[in-house]
Amino acid sequence: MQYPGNLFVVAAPSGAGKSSLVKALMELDARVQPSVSHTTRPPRGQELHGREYYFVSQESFDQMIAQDAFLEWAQVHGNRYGTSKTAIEQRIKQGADVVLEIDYQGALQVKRIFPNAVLIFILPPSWEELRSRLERRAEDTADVIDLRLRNAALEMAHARDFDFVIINELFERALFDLKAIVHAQRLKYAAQRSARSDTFEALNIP
Ligand SMILES: Nc1nc2c(ncn2[C@@H]2O[C@H](COP(=O)(O)OP(=O)(O)O)[C@@H](O)[C@H]2O)c(=O)[nH]1
Ligand SMILES: Nc1ncnc2c1ncn2[C@@H]1O[C@H](COP(=O)(O)OP(=O)(O)O)[C@@H](O)[C@H]1O
Repeated sequence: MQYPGNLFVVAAPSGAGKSSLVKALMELDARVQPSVSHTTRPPRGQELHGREYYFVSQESFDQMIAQDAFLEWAQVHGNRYGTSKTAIEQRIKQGADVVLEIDYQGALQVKRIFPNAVLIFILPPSWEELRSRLERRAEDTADVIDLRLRNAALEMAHARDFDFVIINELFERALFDLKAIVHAQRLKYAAQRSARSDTFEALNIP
C-alpha cells in the first residue's frame, strides 16, 4: 500500500531566504518536491513559466477561481498567487513530500484543510539584513522593495501561528533546522503508521 506523503508549508517576508532554503533542501532530498503556484505577477530575472511559477493573466486566474481549481489563493504585494489542487493532490497521493512556498494567508488556509500540514515560518535576523538581502538580490525595483518591507511587519506578526520558526542568519544553520523539521515529521508519521505494522505485531506491542 502506498502511504500519502507529508505537506510542508514555508512562509517568510520577502527576502528572508525562503526560496534559497527550499531549493537547497530539495537538492539534498529527492523525496521533497515543490508545488508550482500560479501568479498574476510578471516574471523577474531568470524565472521560467512552469518552473518558478505559472505566470497567468488576471482573466485566467479569475477563471481558475470560478472553476474551484485552487486549494488556496491570496493577494500578496499587489498580485494574486494560488496553489492549484492538481499541483499537489496527485503527488501527495503518490507518497511524495510536497513543500509549498506561500504567504501566511495561504498557509493558514492550508492548515484548515490539512491539519497535518507542517507550517514553517522563516525570519530574517534583523530589519537591516532583510533590506540588504532584497537589495543584493537586485531583482525588484526600489518601489517594490519598499512595498515588500512595509508588508513584512504584518507578515511577521503571524509567525507565532506557525508550528516552527527558523531564523535564517547563517544559511547552513537554517538549512540544518529545516532538514531537522522534515526528518522529525517523517519519524512522527512513521510512528503513527507503525502502530499497525508487522514490527509492532512481531514485538507483541498491543
Ligand atoms: N497564498 C499564496 N502565496 C504565494 C503563492 N506563491 C507564492 N506566494 C507568496 O507570494 C509572496 C511573493 O512571492 P514572490 O513574488 O515570488 O516573491 P518572494 O517574496 O521573493 O518569494 C511570497 O510570500 C510567496 O510565498 C501561492 O500559491 N499562494
Ligand atoms: N542566510 C543568508 N545569509 C545571507 N544571504 C542570504 C541568506 N539566505 C538567503 N540569502 C540571500 O538573500 C536573498 C533573498 O533570498 P531569497 O531566497 O530570494 O528570499 P525569499 O524567497 O524569502 O524572498 C538572495 O539573494 C539570497 O541569496
